[in-house]
Amino acid sequence: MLKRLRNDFQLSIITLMGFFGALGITPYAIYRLLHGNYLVGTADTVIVISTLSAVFYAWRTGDTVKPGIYLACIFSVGSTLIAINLGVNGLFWIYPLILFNFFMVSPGKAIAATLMVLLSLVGHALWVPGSVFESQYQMVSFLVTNMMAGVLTFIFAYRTRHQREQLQGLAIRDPLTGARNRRAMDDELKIAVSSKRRHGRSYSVLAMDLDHFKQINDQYGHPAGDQVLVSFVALIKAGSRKEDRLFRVGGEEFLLLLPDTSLSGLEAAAAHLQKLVRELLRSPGGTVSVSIGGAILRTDEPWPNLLQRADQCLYQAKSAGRDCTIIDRSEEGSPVASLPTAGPATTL
Ligand SMILES: Nc1nc2c(ncn2[C@@H]2O[C@H](COP(=O)(O)OP(=O)(O)OP(=O)(O)O)[C@@H](O)[C@H]2O)c(=O)[nH]1
Repeated sequence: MLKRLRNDFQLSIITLMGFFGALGITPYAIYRLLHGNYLVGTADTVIVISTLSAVFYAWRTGDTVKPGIYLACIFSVGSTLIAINLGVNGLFWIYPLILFNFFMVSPGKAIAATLMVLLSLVGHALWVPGSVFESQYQMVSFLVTNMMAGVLTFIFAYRTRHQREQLQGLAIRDPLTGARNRRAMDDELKIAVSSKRRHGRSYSVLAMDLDHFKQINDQYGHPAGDQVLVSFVALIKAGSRKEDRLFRVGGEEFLLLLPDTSLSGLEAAAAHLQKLVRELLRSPGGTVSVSIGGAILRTDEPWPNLLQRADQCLYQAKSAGRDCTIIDRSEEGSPVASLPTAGPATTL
């Protein structure tokens, strides 16, 4: 639990805000309900319950985007209603609301929510004079200070978000090719195993290794080899589906993770990518080819096993003369064969 809080910034913010939001608003809800202010008391109660539900949902599903939007909406509408109902005393809630929204949703959405809240308050004040603000001067001061708070928070949130995304990118991507790195692969494969177990979603992998890559380095230099790797990644990304994930496992070894792909789909994807590489990937010395080994994730199979099966097939593809694909077709439950022989496999 602590590890999740440490690693998932958005989840920790939702939990923190949810916890303090519920803790801070509950006494107000009780006080107002006890003193007969049922409208505001009910609004407070709805906010508390919604907050706790959103935190629960975020923890259960790991999805922090929907709860963030939901909380920002609920808190914006709730605070606006409270400010309209309580007048000046309720206006103080708008300041923390602005900060809250910038933590919950993207800076663009947060600034839009801030504008909606301010427009609603000013609109209501103009419609029913004296209902929200005590004077025009107070209304203008409130608007100016809120706009300043909103713009400054926008700049801060935009910068930190940008830097966070850059850091996350650096942590999970290979700097040369931009493909995801081994650490990201381990994480994604763990998620695939649990998603297969919990939701029955199918996953396949293609282990890919460029053929005779050492010769390119030896004959034309390391920069030429680097360029081939960069072009290879661009080709595979262009030739695979958006939801497929490409990882650089080692020097010229890559792994493609394909969700929702059957055996025939995996064969078709491998054949398509292999053809693409054969026809379009070039080194200074001419065409470059790739050998591929494929496997489909079994129920409750540890992910290193899946990689081992795909690697065995890749090894067979290399032994079979390279520039070909071998897919592991062995049945669920059959043991993983040790190198160099794999289970029944097809050469494409
Ligand atoms: N240019 C470049 N070369 C790399 C990089 N990482 C690893 N290599 C080289 O990749 C080569 C891999 O060679 P081998 O493992 O013998 O593979 P191969 O020559 O492709 O032979 P087969 O896989 O059997 O077809 C080595 O020469 C490594 O130095 C890199 O980031 N850039």
